Amino acid sequence: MRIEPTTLAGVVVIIPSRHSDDRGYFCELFCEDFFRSQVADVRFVQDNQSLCSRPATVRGLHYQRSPVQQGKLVTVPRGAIFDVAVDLRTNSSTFGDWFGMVLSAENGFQIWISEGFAHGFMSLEPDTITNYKVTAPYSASHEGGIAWDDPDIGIRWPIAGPVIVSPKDASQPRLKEMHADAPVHHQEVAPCV
Ligand SMILES: Cc1cn([C@H]2C[C@H](O)[C@@H](COP(=O)(O)OP(=O)(O)O[C@H]3O[C@@H](C)C(=O)[C@@H](O)[C@H]3O)O2)c(=O)[nH]c1=O
Repeated sequence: MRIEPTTLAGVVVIIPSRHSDDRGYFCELFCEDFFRSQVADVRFVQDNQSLCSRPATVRGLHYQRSPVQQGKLVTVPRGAIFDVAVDLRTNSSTFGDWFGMVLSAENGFQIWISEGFAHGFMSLEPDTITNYKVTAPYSASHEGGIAWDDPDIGIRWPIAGPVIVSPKDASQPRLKEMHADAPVHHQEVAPCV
């Protein structure tokens, strides 16, 4: 397993080692000791999965407010996504900046997104499955969102043109309209990268 820093402190790419043979490959997707010592000293409490039936489906940008902010470890076992994190930490020098990359069943890459970020993704292939582990339970009353196409953030989504979004995500506020209680202050969680 290899870890690579990104342009945003608190967002890390994890590249599991694949042991290939005639049958295919074996790889460890998550190892608690490795993760807690090399990436972030957190505990995961929930595993999520979503299916995007069609390409150009966008989910996000989502976050949860304190005290149930979520760190997320994202993996794609089928298909491909363009996965994005946006820095919402008001005390961060990269506030409002985004990082995105392709996660696919083929490349096996994972992204760790710590608390303090909004998360979203676009499916790039039909029937794409996204799995993610989260560090706090889901709470509808703590959910927050930002427009996936906020021009102030300027995410360069790989598929231009019409996208498929939920009604909720079609009417998310822009970053500059984010409610005063929404900004998430960065809490140090012993990142190692
Ligand atoms: C996120 C979530 C949703 N739900 C329910 C609420 C709703 O009825 C249904 C669909 O929810 P949503 O439309 O919010 O699903 P979705 O748009 O896929 O939301 C997800 O988007 C990505 C980008 C994330 O980062 C996730 O944390 C999550 O916010 O599932 C749960 O029961 N548990 C959960 O953890």
